[in-house]
Amino acid sequence: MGARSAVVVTHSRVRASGHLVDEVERQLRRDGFRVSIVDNIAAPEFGSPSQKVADDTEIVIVLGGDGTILRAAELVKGTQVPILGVNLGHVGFLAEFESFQIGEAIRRVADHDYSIDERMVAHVDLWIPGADRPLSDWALNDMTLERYDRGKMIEVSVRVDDVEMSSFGCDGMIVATPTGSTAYAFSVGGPIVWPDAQSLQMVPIAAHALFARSLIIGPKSQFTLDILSDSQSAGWICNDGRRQRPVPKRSRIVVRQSHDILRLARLSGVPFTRRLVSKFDLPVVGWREQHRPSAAANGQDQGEPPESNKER
Ligand SMILES: NC(=O)c1ccc[n+]([C@@H]2O[C@H](COP(=O)([O-])OP(=O)(O)OC[C@H]3O[C@@H](n4cnc5c(N)ncnc54)[C@H](O)[C@@H]3O)[C@@H](O)[C@H]2O)c1
Ligand SMILES: Nc1ncnc2c1ncn2[C@@H]1O[C@H](COP(=O)(O)OP(=O)(O)OP(=O)(O)O)[C@@H](O)[C@H]1O
Repeated sequence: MGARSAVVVTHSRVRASGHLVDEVERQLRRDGFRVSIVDNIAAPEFGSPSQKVADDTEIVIVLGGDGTILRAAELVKGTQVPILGVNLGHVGFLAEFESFQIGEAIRRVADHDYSIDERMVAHVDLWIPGADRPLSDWALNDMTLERYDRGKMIEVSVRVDDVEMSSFGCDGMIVATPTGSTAYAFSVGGPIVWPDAQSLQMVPIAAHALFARSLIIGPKSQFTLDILSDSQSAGWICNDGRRQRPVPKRSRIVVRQSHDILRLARLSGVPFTRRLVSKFDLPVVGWREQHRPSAAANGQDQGEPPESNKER
């Protein structure tokens, strides 16, 4: 049997900051892996294919934050290869392990001791006026359409499955996958969607309208966004904060569920709910609860949750 193969994705700052990448490489080689290290991934052009890992790659190990995981996703998009994230960034919401757990992470990879969390990916078609076919791209987190001219609004109409629902001026629109619901869509007030929900949500950014609610559609539906011909501004499209380009007026963007799936390796069995509480540091004990005299007497104002909240 040939050597197993792993790709380590990091960025030059992490690589330059110490021995961690060398140590991971050494451990993987000791465990019989061929290792390649990718540390500087330029964003592909919107609609262009990205560089991919070799077919025989067993796993991609990411040493970085969410941004590095989104870059690594480009290398595995359309393949079966899973990504394992070890957080060396700030939030690292998509990462499975923190940096101090790296030894365990590598051991579990070597033992093939992990499960796979399948994440839905969005397919994005951009139709530019006059073009006979769309520019096709994708998103693990989100597609954002924002105004090109910072001083003007972009005017957009929204359709779901070809039925026009609304049109308004705004700073932009986000269409997010469940994975992306904790990123930009969260910042503009969108709901958090659990990763196993097969849905897409659209969240307007600063809409100047009385009806501009978030919309959540199912896996067989699609959003269509048209930039109106009399929009004050043209647009700028950006997928996962990476693959981007200007979008002229009268363009159409269609977002639906992709046939591809992105696989995140899971080792710890920590459920999404727990990750959400810890990464977002959610105040599980309500503010009023913390200020009740009985809570203070029980030490709950020192950050100790009441019994009923401990196993949420
Ligand atoms: N105002 C905002 O919140 C805002 C603005 C632009 C882009 N973004 C997000 O940034 C993403 C790109 O990430 P980046 O790290 O390359 O950019 P970045 O370095 O600008 O960081 C954006 C922040 O979003 C966090 N993030 C990214 N994906 C996440 C996810 N799925 N769940 C929870 N947090 C997540 C990152 O950890 C980081 O703290 C885009 O897909 C978009 O969702 C957010
Ligand atoms: N492979 C890469 N190639 C080039 N630049 C990268 C790469 N990975 C990350 N960067 C850049 O390095 C910076 C930090 O990366 P990353 O987003 O992974 O970590 P972070 O921002 O510290 O963590 P988080 O995204 O979890 O908050 C960002 O400016 C990002 O654009």
